[in-house]
Amino acid sequence: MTQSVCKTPKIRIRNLSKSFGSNHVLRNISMDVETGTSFVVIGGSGSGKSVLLRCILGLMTPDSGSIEIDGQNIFELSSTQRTQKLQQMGMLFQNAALFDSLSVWENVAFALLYGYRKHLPKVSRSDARATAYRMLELVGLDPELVADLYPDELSGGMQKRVGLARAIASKPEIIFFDEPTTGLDPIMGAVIDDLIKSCVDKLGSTAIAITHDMASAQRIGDDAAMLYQGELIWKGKAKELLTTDNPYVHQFTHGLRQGPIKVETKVE
Ligand SMILES: Nc1ncnc2c1ncn2[C@@H]1O[C@H](COP(=O)(O)OP(=O)(O)OP(=O)(O)O)[C@@H](O)[C@H]1O
Repeated sequence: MTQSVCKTPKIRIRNLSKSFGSNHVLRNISMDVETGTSFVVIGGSGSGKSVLLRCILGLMTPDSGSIEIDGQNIFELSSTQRTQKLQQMGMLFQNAALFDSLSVWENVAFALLYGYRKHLPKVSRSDARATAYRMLELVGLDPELVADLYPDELSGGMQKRVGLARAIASKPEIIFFDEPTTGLDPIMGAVIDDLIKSCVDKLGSTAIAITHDMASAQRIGDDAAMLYQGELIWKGKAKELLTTDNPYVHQFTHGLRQGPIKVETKVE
């Protein structure tokens, strides 16, 4: 007898909706992110990408629908279980979001030093520093040169690398990237994308990235989706982003003014 094997996706989202008053930001979103893959969400400003990310992170409660991680609906977990799930996640923010008053190595080891780790063994400062050094090497920085510097002594590209080192320091099962290449020149953007890809592959993590940068989306992503006015209007392979004949994706990825996406162009 042939038995079909149904693999549980790492993240399964079903019929997710979220409104703020009459602003229907997410409308009936359903998507799966398979374990060990990278999923890129694209979409214009205000299309709901950050709200979607916040819902998956459990930082915002949707009005309806479900989000399962490893088959468990995160909104049915106790607060302790939800905290444990959050500890399996890493995040690289748009502006790297480093703590100015902490040194580079303390930023990288932040979760180990200061995170909520009630059920995990305590990590000594020397072990945390050793972990931070390993992570800095992974993102191509020389720990001997940068570990004791402060964020404002680093270039934007170096800050992104430190942010990435922090995101992967606790070996997260899921990593979120919010506009990872914003503010970088195209070459440094490509370097950071390649680093993201290799770190995610090395850890075997599952990744979700939101971005406006099509080159970045194609370098980081296996799968992709486009949000438009709160609806997931296209899903496919990231490498198809520039070639699909979906009129919304085509207009967006080619930066065209003409097409189904209506753009406010009024100049005061
Ligand atoms: N806490 C909130 N309260 C009320 N409205 C909100 C809140 N958070 C987001 N919104 C609204 O939800 C909509 C989508 O916002 P969101 O930040 O998800 O867009 P985005 O796609 O990430 O945009 P961008 O690419 O510009 O960052 C916007 O209209 C925004 O004003």
